[in-house]
Amino acid sequence: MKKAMVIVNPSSGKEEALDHVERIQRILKEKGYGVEVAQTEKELDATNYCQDACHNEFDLVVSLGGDGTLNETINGMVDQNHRPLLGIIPLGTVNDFARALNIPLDVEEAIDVLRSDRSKKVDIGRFNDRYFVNIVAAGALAEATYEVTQEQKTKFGPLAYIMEGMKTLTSNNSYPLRIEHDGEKWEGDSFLFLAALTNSTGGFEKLSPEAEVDDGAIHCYIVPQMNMIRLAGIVTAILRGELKNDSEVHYFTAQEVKLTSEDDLVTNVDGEEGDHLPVNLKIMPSHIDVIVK
Ligand SMILES: Nc1ncnc2c1ncn2[C@@H]1O[C@H](COP(=O)(O)OP(=O)(O)OP(=O)(O)O)[C@@H](O)[C@H]1O
Repeated sequence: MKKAMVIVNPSSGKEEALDHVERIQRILKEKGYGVEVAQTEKELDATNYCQDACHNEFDLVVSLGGDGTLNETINGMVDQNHRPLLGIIPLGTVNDFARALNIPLDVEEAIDVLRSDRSKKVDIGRFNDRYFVNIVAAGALAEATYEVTQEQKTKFGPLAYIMEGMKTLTSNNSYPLRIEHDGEKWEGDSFLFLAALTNSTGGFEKLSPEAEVDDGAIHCYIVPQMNMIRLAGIVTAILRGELKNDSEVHYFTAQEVKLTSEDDLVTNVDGEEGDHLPVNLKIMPSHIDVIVK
């Protein structure tokens, strides 16, 4: 019999996760799975449960929680030889990965997707010795995301990040950056560096519209230091989904990127605080198989 593990974070969303477990179990049983349910209690539980599922050759792992639970689940399978199929039931505020994969944000509809026989192999990014699924950012926008409170997220949803980002964009602080990729080098004062794998960041789907989940590329954007008037142009370009077309923005795709700075600069990885520079990014093409509509 095929084996499925449902990893549930009871605290996600409006603490509704447990209400959905029974229906998920029913659907998976109909699909011929024996189902095990693993409830998280604290940080890294989802990673450990998922690692167990890999070691025990489970066929499917379902993440029922927010982006935090999903990222932890993915981190648990990325390094394993046996990687189960992944089901995503988004219960978070933002749900970037689900958005990028066109998985419904309505919970009942997302659960229905588990009936699907379709799946999509998606890219994962290596980030030093861990992984990312959406974006790595360094610079002002990265700093801004820490300022977003849970209250703002709940009240304004994805808009909270944009509002907070806009505030910081007007302060125009830049950092010296060195970016090496595939034998090329960019060096200079930069306002923001973004490395995106998907088109959805903070629930906003226009920051990196060219990034596809399965194109085998890291889409990079360098916004160099500039004056406030030009900066206003950048904001407009972001809102229009045309950041890459701005004449001052340096855009490239890469398989590997090395980011260093003489300043002490912290990164933002999938919306959470990440390592301080230097960091190495590397694409792992078509690495995880996700159930889709
Ligand atoms: N039983 C639990 N009670 C409280 N916190 C938990 C529990 N289990 C896991 N956690 C914590 O919940 C966090 C993940 O929460 P979640 O999956 O809702 O993601 P999120 O990033 O907070 O979502 P979003 O910000 O999009 O709403 C992890 O940091 C984990 O440590």
